[in-house]
Amino acid sequence: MLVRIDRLHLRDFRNIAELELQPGEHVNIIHGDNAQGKTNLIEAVWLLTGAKSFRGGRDADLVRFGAACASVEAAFFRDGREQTADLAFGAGVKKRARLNEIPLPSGAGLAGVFCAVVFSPAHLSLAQDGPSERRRFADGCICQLSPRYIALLSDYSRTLLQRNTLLKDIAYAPSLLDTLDVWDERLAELGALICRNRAEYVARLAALAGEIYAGISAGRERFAARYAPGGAPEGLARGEYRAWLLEALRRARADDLRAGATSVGPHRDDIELSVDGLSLRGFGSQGQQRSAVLALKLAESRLAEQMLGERPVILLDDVMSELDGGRRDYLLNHLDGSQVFITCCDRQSFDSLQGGREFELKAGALCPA
Ligand SMILES: Nc1ncnc2c1ncn2[C@@H]1O[C@H](COP(=O)(O)OP(=O)(O)OP(=O)(O)O)[C@@H](O)[C@H]1O
Repeated sequence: MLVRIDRLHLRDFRNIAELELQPGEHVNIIHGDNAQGKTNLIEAVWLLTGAKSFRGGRDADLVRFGAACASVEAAFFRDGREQTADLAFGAGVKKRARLNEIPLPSGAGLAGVFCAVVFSPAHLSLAQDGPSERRRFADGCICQLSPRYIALLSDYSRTLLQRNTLLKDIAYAPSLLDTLDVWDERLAELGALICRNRAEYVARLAALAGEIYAGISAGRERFAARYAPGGAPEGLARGEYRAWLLEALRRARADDLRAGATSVGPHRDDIELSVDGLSLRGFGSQGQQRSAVLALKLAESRLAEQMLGERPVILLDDVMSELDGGRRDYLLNHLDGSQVFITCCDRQSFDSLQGGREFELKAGALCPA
């Protein structure tokens, strides 16, 4: 089933004083010159997923300069019925979030209710930066699918922090060494669960992303993604990985005690991305990196649909630059009927698109049609 926004209303959100948008069911093109508010609009929709802004920063930054409070309200269709979500942010006050007019304890309460996937140039860090970006990506995707995974991640982080504190304390109180085994056991137990969740998710994602990338590159290039769990052999079952991690923690113990930090475990894992067998980070062109991140994002959307039965809204910010004509056409024609919001400066990038609705933004306001 399709998740779609039927009405969006923004007030005092970044450079947008007030905006009311009634998007179409499928492709919605938001165009305009630089710095008119296109990314701001995409960011506002993304916040309805309950996640933090993909631009980083504080909630107070979202409030239009000079205003006291910003709001984002949407009527959307999900679970076969019309629903509403609204958020309000203000400097020095707690974010307010409501679903169907019922207050939620926090914005995160919207996670898994309104689902979307987002691509913005900031997401190129997935291909260009270190492993932490890729781990965060996989964790974010799995969290949208399973709230239990959110709890597992925070349990692991807490355990890791406690083990690291203990490693440092042992330097001053060597008798504490005896207690390290307990933390190793706990870390291996939780680490094995995280590793299994990520490895399974990435295997499914990689299969879909590989197909999408083949389409984007007209079959000329082969994209692969693989979960790389530290130095562990591939394909270990959960119990085997747990035993491997426990052993690895013991082997690394002397080094960890010296460094005061834990050197093995899922907090050090990576997702290896490659095109035609070459590392995307080390050897990929700008266009290949962009195509690969897009393929991962579109695969994320398809996988969410397979696992939740709901097809997320797709948000594509400035996606077309650096893609050649063939790649653009493929992308525009393979959005699978999802509701899509796509921003660009140059309206001509979309000449090959059949149908769809267009909106022009100027200084944070919609131009009359
Ligand atoms: N809190 C805020 N209050 C007022 N204006 C803001 C606020 N935050 C950001 N802006 C302004 O919003 C403007 C538009 O930003 P946005 O990133 O949406 O532009 P854009 O249309 O996507 O541009 P580009 O095509 O260059 O990516 C920027 O000039 C920025 O200074």
